[in-house]
Amino acid sequence: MATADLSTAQASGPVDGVPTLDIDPFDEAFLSDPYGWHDQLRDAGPVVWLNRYGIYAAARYAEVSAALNDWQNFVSGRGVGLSDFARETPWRPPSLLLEADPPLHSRTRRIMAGIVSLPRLKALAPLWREKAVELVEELLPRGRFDAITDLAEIFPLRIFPDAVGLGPDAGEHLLAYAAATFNAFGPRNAIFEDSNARAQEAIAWVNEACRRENLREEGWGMDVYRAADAGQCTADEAHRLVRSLLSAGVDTTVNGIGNMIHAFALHPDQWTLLREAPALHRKAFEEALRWDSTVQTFFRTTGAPVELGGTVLPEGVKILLFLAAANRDPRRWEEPERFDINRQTSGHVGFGFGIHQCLGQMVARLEAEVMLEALMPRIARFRLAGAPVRRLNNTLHALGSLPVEIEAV
Ligand code: HEM
Ligand SMILES: C=Cc1ccc(C(=O)O)cc1
Repeated sequence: MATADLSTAQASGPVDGVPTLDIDPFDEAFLSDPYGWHDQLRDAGPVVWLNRYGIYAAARYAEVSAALNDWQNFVSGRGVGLSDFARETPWRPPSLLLEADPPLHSRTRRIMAGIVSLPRLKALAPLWREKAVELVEELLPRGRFDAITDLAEIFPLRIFPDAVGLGPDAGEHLLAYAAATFNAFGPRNAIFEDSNARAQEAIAWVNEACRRENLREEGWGMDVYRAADAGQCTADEAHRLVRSLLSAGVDTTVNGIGNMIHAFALHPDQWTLLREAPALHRKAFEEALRWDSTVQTFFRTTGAPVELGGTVLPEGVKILLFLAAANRDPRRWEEPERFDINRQTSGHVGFGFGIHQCLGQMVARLEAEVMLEALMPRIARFRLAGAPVRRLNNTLHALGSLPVEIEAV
């Protein structure tokens, strides 16, 4: 990003006393093993300056949670990626949820919370349970499969597009679109350029799919347009709100489920523990999200001079919040490196925190719940059957492949 695009405060470097680091959190080495770098970020100080991009960063739980909870001073309306919308044109019309501040955000969040609601989810649960069992029974006879390409990428795509009211061919478009969306929160590096080039067709497809005439009557998407008919938003806002569901609703759960199975393959004792106490399955998913956070980072922009971790940050600067590092901060968690499904995980920031906390967290939890309920009684153990392959992304911790061998029950 040219210096001209940076705020004067940002361009002039950090305020006095802030430790500076040359770590690049968006280079391949970091993205391949972020946990290896987090200690340096946390130990350097509560707030640090990353020279590579001229940004502040926070990786400790106290500062990350404080910033997420302070939407007035750490705003989302100037973008939750590296790009400051007050200075640069967004790559797409901004999200009316993720990239909006109150009062606009309050109105759009109320509309969407009424649609992606617990009663609506409960009504879908029997169908989602059936689809999870169906997929697991398809995979069991193989004895060996890829937990990403055969399971984690398949299950959400069998139930989520349908819930939104899309046609059956949504899958590959949604994955390509989401990859580009999550890469776009980072710098315009090779990872972004590559996925953006491959996503052009998917971007066009998603924009078409969100149009009222392409949505089925009984899906969440049409509920948004019915909110527009009721005067709660405009038709254009409805289109963008449906787009939010497609942007956030697939790649996140694909990798939430994929990372969870990876955690159990690496810790077979925890899978045995879960099978002995199936009621722990909701805690297990939360612990998987804490231990290996699918969404690793998000930015905020300071809306005014604000104190964080003993530093007064000037207005108009970007700060990168390391959610995944906060979720493994030894200042907050006992033995944070330990994957422990009995752990008290409340307060983890895997779904964010505060007014922007994940709108779809109950959707994600239900998907993980029904998948675990289908797996627990039928699989005694997951064994790695080959090296997992990382799928690098500027925001998501994702696997492209996770070959597993299973001991069926
Ligand atoms: C394991 C799965 C998921 C994870 C880890 C996840 C993570 C997150 C995080 C960290 C945020 C906060 C962003 C911020 O503070 O700037 C967020 C917000 C959001 N998520 Fe999720 N998410 C998941 C699944 C979903 C699903 C399934 C949907 C859709 C049904 C969804 C829709 C959204 C939306 C619309 C927002 C913006 C909310 C707002 O700004 O008010 N997410 N998610
Ligand atoms: C957590 C990711 C996320 C991505 C996109 C959107 C959106 O486009 O509203 C929301 C959340």
